[in-house]
Amino acid sequence: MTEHSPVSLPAISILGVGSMGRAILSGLLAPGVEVDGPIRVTNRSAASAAKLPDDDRLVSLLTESDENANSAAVKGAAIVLVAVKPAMVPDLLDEIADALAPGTVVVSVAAGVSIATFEKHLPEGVSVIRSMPNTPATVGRAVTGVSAGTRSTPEQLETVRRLFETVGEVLEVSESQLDALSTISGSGPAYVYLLIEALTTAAVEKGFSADEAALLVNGTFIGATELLRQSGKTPEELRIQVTSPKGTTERAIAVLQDARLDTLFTAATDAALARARELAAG
Ligand SMILES: NC(=O)C1=CN([C@@H]2O[C@H](COP(=O)(O)OP(=O)(O)OC[C@H]3O[C@@H](n4cnc5c(N)ncnc54)[C@H](OP(=O)(O)O)[C@@H]3O)[C@@H](O)[C@H]2O)C=CC1
Ligand SMILES: O=C(O)[C@@H]1CCC=N1
Repeated sequence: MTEHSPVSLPAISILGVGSMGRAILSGLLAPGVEVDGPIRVTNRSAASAAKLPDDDRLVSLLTESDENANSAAVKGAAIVLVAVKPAMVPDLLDEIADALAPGTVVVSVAAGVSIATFEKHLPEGVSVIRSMPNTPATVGRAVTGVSAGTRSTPEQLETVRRLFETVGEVLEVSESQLDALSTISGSGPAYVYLLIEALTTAAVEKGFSADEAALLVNGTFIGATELLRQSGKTPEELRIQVTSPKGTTERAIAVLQDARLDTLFTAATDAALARARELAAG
């Protein structure tokens, strides 16, 4: 979603407002979004909490100064977003389980942690929905995968879809596809930045200053993706548009194709998938 259409959401708490928690929070605080009651958020340290926006709709609690902060934060929440590191999830769920009212929806963004793990640590009356957003959520340009849990209702899934639509687009998938989706769109921004870094290195090697290289390369990526968005053409059509027969681009593309960029991305996403399975195993 590029423009925020009016949306209203029930009471929400976010446990862990690091990069991903804060990115989703930015959608909840965006114009046109109404969340019932204050948004309670928790962090471990004051250092992370200091990065939160100064907004009187927020109530921020710290676990390092109050061991009951997470339980206090989830009281009265209809949706509890869990955005701590995957390894911390089981302890966190045990900590909050008794404080969750029946009917609460716990939404996970944790990579690799299964819905079954969440459901095992939570009371019967609490539903779980698993998601995989990405960091462009910070600017309202996320792509988020969501998967229903065994106890969640279609209405709860719809509410969680609206939540993630405050930060971008949403694709509903079965949980069996969510780790694969994570290797594409969850990790995807990192692949894009790595390509940008590599092209920037090539620019500096060709004599441009760091500032000039950043202007050339960042501008090219932003311009090319904006053209993709606005033109309605496929990436292949747009690539062919640049690649004049017997021209200079043709030579560069041949080098990249000889290096089997497609195979490299298959191997990279396979490696990410294997890691998601390790995280799932705990
Ligand atoms: N980064 C990404 O691109 C994506 C991340 N994810 C998932 O999002 C989750 C968070 O990742 P990310 O935001 O990158 O990590 P961060 O480390 O940036 O954020 C985690 C946050 O959790 C806080 N925290 C740690 N322990 C507790 C606790 N017991 N109670 C409350 N808060 C706590 C930390 O506080 P403090 O800093 O004070 O210790 C920190 O602010 C992970 O599960 C990851 O798999 C999903 C999609 C994309
Ligand atoms: O690297 C990670 O584990 C998380 C999940 C997808 C993006 N970041």
